[in-house]
Amino acid sequence: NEKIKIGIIGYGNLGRGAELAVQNNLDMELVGIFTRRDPATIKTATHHVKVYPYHDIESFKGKIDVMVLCGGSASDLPKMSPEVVEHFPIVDSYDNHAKIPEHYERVNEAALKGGNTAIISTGWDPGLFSLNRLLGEIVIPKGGTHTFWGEGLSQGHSEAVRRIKGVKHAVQYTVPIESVLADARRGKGENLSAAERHKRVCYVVADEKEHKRIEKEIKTMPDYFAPYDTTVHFIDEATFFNEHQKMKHGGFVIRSGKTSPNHQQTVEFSLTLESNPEFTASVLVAYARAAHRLQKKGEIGAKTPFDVPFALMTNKTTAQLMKEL
Ligand SMILES: NC(=O)C1=CN([C@@H]2O[C@H](COP(=O)(O)OP(=O)(O)OC[C@H]3O[C@@H](n4cnc5c(N)ncnc54)[C@H](OP(=O)(O)O)[C@@H]3O)[C@@H](O)[C@H]2O)C=CC1
Ligand SMILES: N[C@@H](C[C@H]1CC(C(=O)O)=NO1)C(=O)O
Repeated sequence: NEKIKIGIIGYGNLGRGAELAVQNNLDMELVGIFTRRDPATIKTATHHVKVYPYHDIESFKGKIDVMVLCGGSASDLPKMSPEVVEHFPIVDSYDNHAKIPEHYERVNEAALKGGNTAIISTGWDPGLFSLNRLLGEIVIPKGGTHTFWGEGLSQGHSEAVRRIKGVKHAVQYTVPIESVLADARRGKGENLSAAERHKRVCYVVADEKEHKRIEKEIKTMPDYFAPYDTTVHFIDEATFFNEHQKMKHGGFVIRSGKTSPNHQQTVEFSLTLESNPEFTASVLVAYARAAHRLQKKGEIGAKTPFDVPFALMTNKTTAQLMKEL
């Protein structure tokens, strides 16, 4: 069978992860990487793939089946996803939960106009954690749900900080509050918000004269930081490159409740990630397979992970899956 032809748009942590993820899927081939920077300055993780300017994407119509969008959610994807889906099926990892409904609308409008399929907000949260929160509610209708992330590096929050004027380098670590975590394990505190469950800690490289403004912009940033207890540390470039290059992360979703007065039932899904971007990219690429199939079935418009059965994300046949039930 012909391989699924993939394009990657945006070459940061996630884009590099997607380049590796395509290699792990033998039914796919990477046709090209597209960047808004000068392609000659981009050092790719693998050697044979070519890098093109973002504005050349239309010349690849018919040569690429799905575009995997790896831009930042804070400011790239709101513009890029609708722009690209007019010409190609896409998957993205849009993760500003507060604004997913409006992202869905703008992508859906452009996808219908272009006659293409889009699967938005894939990844792990939003994404696999969303699916497991829903599964928990379905199978334990009377209960409580708890989501915890980290301690680890959030790419969405780190990228949002990097976009602040004057920030040269930045990372953001998400830290679960131990006492709340302990309570959750005992089924307490299900109505707490994410901001009541986590603290956020940023490490930023910037000129001293910019520190006060940058700290304020981080702490007041809507959706990403404003509701949270946030700490900002300013460090020098050497410390940044020596101590903040790992992108570990993880977390878990717990659903717990009673099916009868004497029986407490608990569902738990957890992730332990050595590389947040490589794992997230692996999820995006699996959804790219589904987007390609949905496109071929003429199921155009915007979808979320809730709309996509796992059977569409695997290259196993129904007969194979039947044997593995
Ligand atoms: N749903 C989920 O579970 C998850 C979602 N995500 C999402 O992935 C998004 C991307 O994260 P991440 O890849 O870490 O972000 P990066 O900051 O590494 O990259 C974002 C974009 O910035 C540009 N860029 C990258 N490096 C540089 C540079 N050195 N100089 C200038 N521009 C650069 C690239 O575009 P270009 O090549 O065009 O210049 C790239 O696409 C996050 O915003 C987050 O929302 C991440 C993890 C999980
Ligand atoms: N979208 C997150 C994936 C998880 C991690 C996270 C957080 O630490 O706040 N929220 O969701 C990311 O960009 O890494």
